[in-house]
Amino acid sequence: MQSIFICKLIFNIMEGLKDFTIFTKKLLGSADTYNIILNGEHLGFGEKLMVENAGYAISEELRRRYKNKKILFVCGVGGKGAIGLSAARHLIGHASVRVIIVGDVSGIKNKAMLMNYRIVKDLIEVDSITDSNPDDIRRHLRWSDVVVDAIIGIGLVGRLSGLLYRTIKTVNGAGRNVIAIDIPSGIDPDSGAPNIAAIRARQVFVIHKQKTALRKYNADSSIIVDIGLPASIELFSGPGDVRAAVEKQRMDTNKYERGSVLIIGGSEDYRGAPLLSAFGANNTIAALRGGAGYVTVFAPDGIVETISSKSPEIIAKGFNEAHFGEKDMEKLRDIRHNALVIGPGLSEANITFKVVSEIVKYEKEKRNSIVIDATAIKVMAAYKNFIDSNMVITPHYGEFRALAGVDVRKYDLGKRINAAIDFAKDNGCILVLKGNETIITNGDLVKINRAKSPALATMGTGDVLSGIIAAFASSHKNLFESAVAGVYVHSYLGDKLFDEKGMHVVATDIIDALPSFLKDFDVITGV
Ligand SMILES: NC(=O)C1=CN([C@@H]2O[C@H](COP(=O)(O)OP(=O)(O)OC[C@H]3O[C@@H](n4cnc5c(N)ncnc54)[C@H](O)[C@@H]3O)[C@@H](O)[C@H]2O)[C@@H](O)CC1
Repeated sequence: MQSIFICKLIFNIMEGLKDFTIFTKKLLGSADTYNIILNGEHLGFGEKLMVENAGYAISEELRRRYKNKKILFVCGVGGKGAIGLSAARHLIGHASVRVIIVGDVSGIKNKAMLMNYRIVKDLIEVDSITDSNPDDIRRHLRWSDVVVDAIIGIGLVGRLSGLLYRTIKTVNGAGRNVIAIDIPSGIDPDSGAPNIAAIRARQVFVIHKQKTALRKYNADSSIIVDIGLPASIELFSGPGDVRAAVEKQRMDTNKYERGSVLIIGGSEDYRGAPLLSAFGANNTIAALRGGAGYVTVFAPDGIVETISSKSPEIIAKGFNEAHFGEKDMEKLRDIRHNALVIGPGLSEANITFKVVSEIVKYEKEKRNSIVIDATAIKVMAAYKNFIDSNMVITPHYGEFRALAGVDVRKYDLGKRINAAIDFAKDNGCILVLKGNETIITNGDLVKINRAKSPALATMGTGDVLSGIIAAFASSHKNLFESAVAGVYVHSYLGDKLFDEKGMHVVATDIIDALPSFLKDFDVITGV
């Protein structure tokens, strides 16, 4: 059911936009690739299927080009080795094939690799080389015309092991025609710089899309191997996008290094709004970093007491509600923060042209990220020249109309995407155009987040969203990725809670659900 819907949606987008690939990255780094794999799994297009498609596509290329040649596959024990084995499996019976595994076969964990290994070893002899027999590869190299490098790809971390180093050197020294799968073994998965050794390949069969690692690699040719990934994997947000925005945390991090968020908001009538943002930010920081973060609400003097009484974790400071003056600006400068949310519950009277210009100038100098929400969106609509690249603006359709002068309510998705891109490009900011299908764009890249339920159409959820985005932005430099991750987490939890509570989900439910969802994305170093 879901895939039919997605196909339809892509078709609709295509009608309006001709080619969806223009909205996604042109070159993939290693993190991008792993994120695609994770989003694929989420859509039911698992790594096993990717490996199988890649293996088949590569075997077809080899069959076409090297029909009567002897082909040796040199496979590592990871995902790249799995693709090599799958290609070898498809080629057996159509060409002379040999397979060598570099490493201990009893330690194979990759499921696609294991499946292919079991099948292939029943069909042909599969030798493995380890530290005890590293030179056994030589006789196979002598036999071969073509060598397929399936040793190690984007999973390379640190310095190559002795066995891989030696194998790469031996393959290079054999003078055969070497074809590398995805990226040649031994080059850095992102920069392409050679490790202590790197495969010299004449051809590279790049999986799915061009890689940043190949920018400077000197091969005679490289071809892109289509592995049938649906466009939705890169266009729609998923857990891979959360992974992209979660920074590794060190065991010795202190809470201030981890990122801190300031919320400017609240008024007599709307005391809860900045608190919802603050709780959203606090629970996200706590979930991503372990322990409480550092979140401050800066609100009109008259409501500070109420705000501080609601939670001991949130610090509340007051500004003069009648006249936000230099003293208040001084206070703001004293509040530790590297991301700011401005707008939730704020009264327009509190936030004049002068105040906005001073705050924006200060945050820019400090290289802080700013999430513009609610009332602050109206202010930005009046002072568009303040909009800058360190800002995420989060309008719903009504606010977008005030901001961009376009009513997108009746637009189809394609047209809405175009309107969003135009705004982000013209104003040089990140736009989160909220709706059932939320569009996130920096004017170049686009992500679509599709809610599966109306759970978030309730008061206060927008405030929570701005807090979550700011929390990501307080520790992750890429603001577009922070916005995509925030939107996905918020929407995913809304849908999950909808399954439990139907239309009775409230904003605080999302806040409470943040830690248990985000803990799965923990990456701790130095343990
Ligand atoms: N969209 C894509 O581009 C896809 C790419 N895939 C392929 O999967 C690969 C990623 O799979 P993996 O994550 O298993 O990564 P790799 O196959 O690149 O290698 C991981 C293995 O290398 C070992 N290793 C890491 N650093 C080492 C070092 N310094 N010395 C010795 N051994 C080391 C690890 O222990 C692990 O066993 C990609 O390179 C690509 O070929 C597929 O998984 C499908 C989708």
